[in-house]
Amino acid sequence: MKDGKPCKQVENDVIPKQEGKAEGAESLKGEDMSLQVFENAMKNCKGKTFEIGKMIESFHACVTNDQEVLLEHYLEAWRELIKFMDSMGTVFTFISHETITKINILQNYLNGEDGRSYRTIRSMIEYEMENGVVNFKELPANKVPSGCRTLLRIHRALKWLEVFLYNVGTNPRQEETSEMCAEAYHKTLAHHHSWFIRQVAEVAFLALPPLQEMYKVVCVKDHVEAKVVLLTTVDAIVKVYNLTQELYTENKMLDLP
Ligand SMILES: CCCCCCCC/C=C\CCCCCCCC(=O)N[C@@H](COP(=O)(O)O)[C@H](O)/C=C/CCCCCCCCCCCCC
Repeated sequence: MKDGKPCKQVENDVIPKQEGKAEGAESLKGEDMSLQVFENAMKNCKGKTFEIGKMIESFHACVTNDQEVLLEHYLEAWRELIKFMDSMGTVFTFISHETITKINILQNYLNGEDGRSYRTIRSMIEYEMENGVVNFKELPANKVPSGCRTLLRIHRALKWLEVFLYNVGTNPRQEETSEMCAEAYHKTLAHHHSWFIRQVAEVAFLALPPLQEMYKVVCVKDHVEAKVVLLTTVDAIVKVYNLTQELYTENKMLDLP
């Protein structure tokens, strides 16, 4: 969403660029229509447990004019996602619990006495580097992980989400959601998970609701509307993901153990 308008294309390294542009652009039938579809979906989603509009807003609010990423809004967006997972039944409890644990660690840093240093991802990195608390080496079991290490875990998960939503939004073959979810997982997050965690994830994917249910969750009625809403969501995520990725790359923090 740019200046309150939904987006038709995204920039990404995993998502095929040409496919994203052509598909999103061709089938929206003009900006007015996509704006209307988007606004209807946002209106229909109001008051639901998971409001995709709130999540998009939070991802937008994350990015300041000078391209810094605000941790407070980043965590807010994740809390909205947790609502979605919690509404999906006990199979997802483990994943939801893992996400809450990570979010709480970061929130505690933000609320703590050094909270001002955790205002943006850049300031968090600077602060933890200066104070030697980044966890470049394996973490002792009894220590709370650093903000940098913790955020890296959910940052990697954000790439999964981006690819998954893109697959759902642009999938012309109407495959199973579990298949699309697994495909996104194998391309992204799975590289960072142990064999055991990968098995747990595979089981959870099988419990994902079918495509039509997913459409209801994001308050759209068909594939054309889903494309508008989901590509707008992907666009918001990509911006935050890329800024974070740059910071982690610059500071050689992409492999924190
Ligand atoms: C139509 C809108 C739909 C939106 C649906 C998406 C909602 C869910 C969004 C994200 C969920 C993923 C969050 C996973 C966080 C994983 C963090 C992580 O990787 N932790 C591992 C490493 O941590 P440390 O041990 O190093 O501290 C940890 O080992 C993993 C724990 C288990 C997590 C397994 C995650 C696998 C799942 C990815 C797909 C989730 C599918 C959920 C779909 C609702």
